[in-house]
Amino acid sequence: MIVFDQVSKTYPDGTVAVDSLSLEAPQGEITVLVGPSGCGKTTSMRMINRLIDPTSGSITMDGEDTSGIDKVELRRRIGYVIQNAGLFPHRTVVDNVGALPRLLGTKKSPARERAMELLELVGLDESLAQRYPWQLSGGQQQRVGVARALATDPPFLLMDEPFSAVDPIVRAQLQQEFLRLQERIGKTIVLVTHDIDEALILGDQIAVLRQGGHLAQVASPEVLLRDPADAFVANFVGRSRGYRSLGFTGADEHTPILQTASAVLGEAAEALRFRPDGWLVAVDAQRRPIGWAHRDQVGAALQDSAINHAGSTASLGAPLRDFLDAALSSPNGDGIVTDAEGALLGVVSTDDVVAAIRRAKGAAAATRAAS
Ligand SMILES: Nc1ncnc2c1ncn2[C@@H]1O[C@H](COP(=O)(O)OP(=O)(O)OP(=O)(O)O)[C@@H](O)[C@H]1O
Repeated sequence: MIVFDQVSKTYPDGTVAVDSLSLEAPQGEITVLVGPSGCGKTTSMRMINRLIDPTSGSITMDGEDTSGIDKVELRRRIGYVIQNAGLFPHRTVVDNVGALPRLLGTKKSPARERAMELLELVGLDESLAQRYPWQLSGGQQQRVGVARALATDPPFLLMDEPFSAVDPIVRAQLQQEFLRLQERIGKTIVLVTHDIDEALILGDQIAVLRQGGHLAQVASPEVLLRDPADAFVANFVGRSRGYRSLGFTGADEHTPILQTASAVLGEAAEALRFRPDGWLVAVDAQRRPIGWAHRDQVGAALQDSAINHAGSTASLGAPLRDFLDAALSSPNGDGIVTDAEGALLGVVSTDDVVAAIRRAKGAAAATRAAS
């Protein structure tokens, strides 16, 4: 765990970058520092590995005051990933990853072996190991940056805007990969971003900072969306807060999943059994839903041309947002629900999704009242 206790930083020109910040980054979790430009995110993070020294207050790591730890030793315990990866341009990928262990005395061959393992861990093919950074895509460079930060197997990881130099599609991929990686490695991570959506995706907890290095709120993504502390946080979190918060709550056991009429693509029309409203769900040979088909659109057999592809599907354990989307995008108000393998389970009605949302809101309000 990393603990900030009333940490402040005033630069020599008098700029107060961080003002009496108290914050805990719990063990094995991702804490995201987010806020508008110049609010002191980077300064806060760099005080952890002492690239910047606090003016007052203390930072402890697992109970040990960082000001008393030798800087080299401190940085061996803290991996550091920066925007644009910050790789050494004249070294190959494998040498970039192995650079720090080599510097700390690891022999060449075990350093290379470990580097190759790390490249695999971050999803890079071994054929890239001998390339130079400029021969990699932005996303690949970023993965090398993460592998390099993990080279000494540090318990802590600092990440400064790690995914902002790549395009939105690659960024989304890297974020998901990174969450899967964190499930395996369980590091204590502090990550800086100016992008609230990235914070909501990655953060176990999110610290929102405002100008002058003041902590405006620290909370889980769900609480931040549902219960912003003030107008600044509400504004920073942005629009559609209510809808986005449904992304963090699953349907409860009282949400009925009803059986529905279905048929495999290609079946002859006379074999088809439609619902009373004239619809059925067309499925493939593995019973994965393709879309809704209406009696009036089906000719001699159930063909793709008769299928309405507008509806999305929700898998059983998905958040309420997926259930609501499935119901709202369906041509008949019933959302298609699948099992974990994607096979058709049944349907959920818009009314039942709305009732589940009401129950979830009621439960959240009760928790709030009790705390
Ligand atoms: N070396 C410095 N000397 C004086 N002021 C500085 C110095 N470094 C940063 N600052 C100021 O401290 C404040 C906080 O800067 P910091 O880089 O921590 O913000 P940030 O939230 O990371 O911003 P961004 O999102 O734009 O990177 C800003 O007002 C900045 O201008």
